[in-house]
Formats: sequence, C-alpha cells, structure tokens
Amino acid sequence: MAEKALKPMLSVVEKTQDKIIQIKDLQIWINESRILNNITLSIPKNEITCIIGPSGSGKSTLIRSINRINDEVPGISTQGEIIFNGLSINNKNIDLAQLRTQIGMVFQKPCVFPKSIKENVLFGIPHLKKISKLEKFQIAEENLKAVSLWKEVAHRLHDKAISLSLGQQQRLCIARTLAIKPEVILLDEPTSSLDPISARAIEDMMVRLKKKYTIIFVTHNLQQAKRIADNLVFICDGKLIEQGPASKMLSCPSNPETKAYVTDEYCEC
Ligand SMILES: Nc1ncnc2c1ncn2[C@@H]1O[C@H](COP(=O)(O)OP(=O)(O)OP(=O)(O)O)[C@@H](O)[C@H]1O
Repeated sequence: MAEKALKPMLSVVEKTQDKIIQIKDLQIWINESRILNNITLSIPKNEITCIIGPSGSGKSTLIRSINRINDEVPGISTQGEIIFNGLSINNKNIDLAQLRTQIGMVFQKPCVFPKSIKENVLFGIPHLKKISKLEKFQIAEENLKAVSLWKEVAHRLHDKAISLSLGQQQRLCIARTLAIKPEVILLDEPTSSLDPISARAIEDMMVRLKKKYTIIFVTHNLQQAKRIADNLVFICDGKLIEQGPASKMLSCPSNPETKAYVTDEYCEC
C-alpha cells in the first residue's frame, strides 16, 4: 500500500523483503557542525529497533530524518539515502504529508491538541469530513482499545484531552498515530516524562503492536531497551558503533565501546 501511494513521486531503488527501511551513508550537518557521520543501517519489519547512545550522540536527529521532520531545522543539510519499502524518500518532490501518514511519530512529551479525546484520535485522518459519525466513533474505539485506553475514557470521549494524566495523554498520542494507519512508528523517548507504571504500560503496548507495525524507539534507558528491543542500534558522537540483534549486542557485543555502554561502564566515546 505504501509502495502504491508513494510510487508516482519516488524512484524504485530496491526491494528487500524483511528490511522495511535502509539507511545508506547518511550524513547530516547543521550549519557547520556534522551531527551524523556516514550512518548505514537497516530496520527489520515488524520488530522493535531501539536506538541507544549517550546524550547528544544524534539519536533524535537520526530518527527525525526517517520521516523528514528534520527538513524543518534551519541550516540543516543531508547527504545519503533513506529507502522505505524499496523507495528512496530523499527525493525533493515527495509528498511529505503522505510519507508521514506511512511513518508516524510520537514525541518525548505528550503533544495533545486543545480538543476532545475523540477529536484527538481522529485528528490526522485524511478525508475526515467524508467519514460518518458512526465510523468516527468506531475508529476512536478501535485505536483507543489498541493502546489500552478505552476502558479509562469510553465514558468521557468528549472531555478535553488535556484533562488526562500524562501517561494517558501519551497513549492518546500513540492512538492518534495508529489511527492514520502507518506502517512504521517512530518514538523519540516516549516514556521519559512518565512515571514507571505508565512507562511499562507503553513498553508492553509496543511489544503487542509490533505484530502490526515496525517500531523504532529512541531511549536513554538501557533497562528499557533490554526489555523491549529485538534489535539495537548504538550510536555515539554521530557515528554508528554497532547494530544487530539485541540478544547478541547485550550478551556478546563486537565493539568494546558497545560493551562498555551496555554494561553501564561507559565513560565517553
Ligand atoms: N536544531 C539544532 N541546531 C543546532 N544543533 C542541533 C540542533 N538539533 C540538534 N543539534 C545538535 O546535534 C547533536 C545531536 O543532537 P540529538 O538531539 O540528535 O542527540 P540525542 O542523542 O538525541 O541527544 P539526547 O539523548 O540528549 O536527546 C547535539 O550536539 C545537538 O546539540
């Protein structure tokens, strides 16, 4: 479906069945500073890939390049290529709104709109005006159930979203992302402002959701990465140090810097 929607705007590069995203020689500068340095990696489909690394290493810059939100940053320039479902997304002519419906994003702090809970779930859906009242209700119900929020809010769908707790707001943001039916969900430290119980609820949800979605999750929290990651990408000072299955990188990392980081003995790159 993604392929069909983006095809008119993109050149076909290649198709690799199990790798939904491939990043090749990605380099990003902001003004004169090089933020990412020759990053090459691939993201397997229907798995959770956690991007880990010290503060300022470029994790957010990397994840934000995957749906081209970085384009908005003043002074940014990008080289290299990102291939999504076999198609290059770096083409200047691609429809970014369409790309971002296929690659949804959840931010560090819950970002609810000053609207009702139900309106927040429906917010990003294209052609909303053509959807019946009943269908809108069904979409809200389905996606609130997917994030285990339905029972808590079914009786107050018309309340303002801001009246929810922070953990509930973050689950609502995830429901809003799911409602646009993306293939990939990018999450940039989505639990860092939440209490441990809300954070665990989101971790459990991600593990359930990976059956239907590919999840790319930036986290500062190594314990969290250990609990949920199928794959790890370790970056440091803008460079990719190591990537691979989480079980291998945690038990037997190839690189001494990775070893120091995953065993909490890390000092500096
Ligand atoms: N808009 C910007 N303008 C200038 N420099 C920026 C901008 N955004 C990020 N940077 C710089 O890019 C580098 C990487 O930042 P980024 O936010 O990607 O790192 P991070 O690994 O996600 O950090 P953290 O874990 O602390 O959130 C940092 O040195 C940061 O100062």
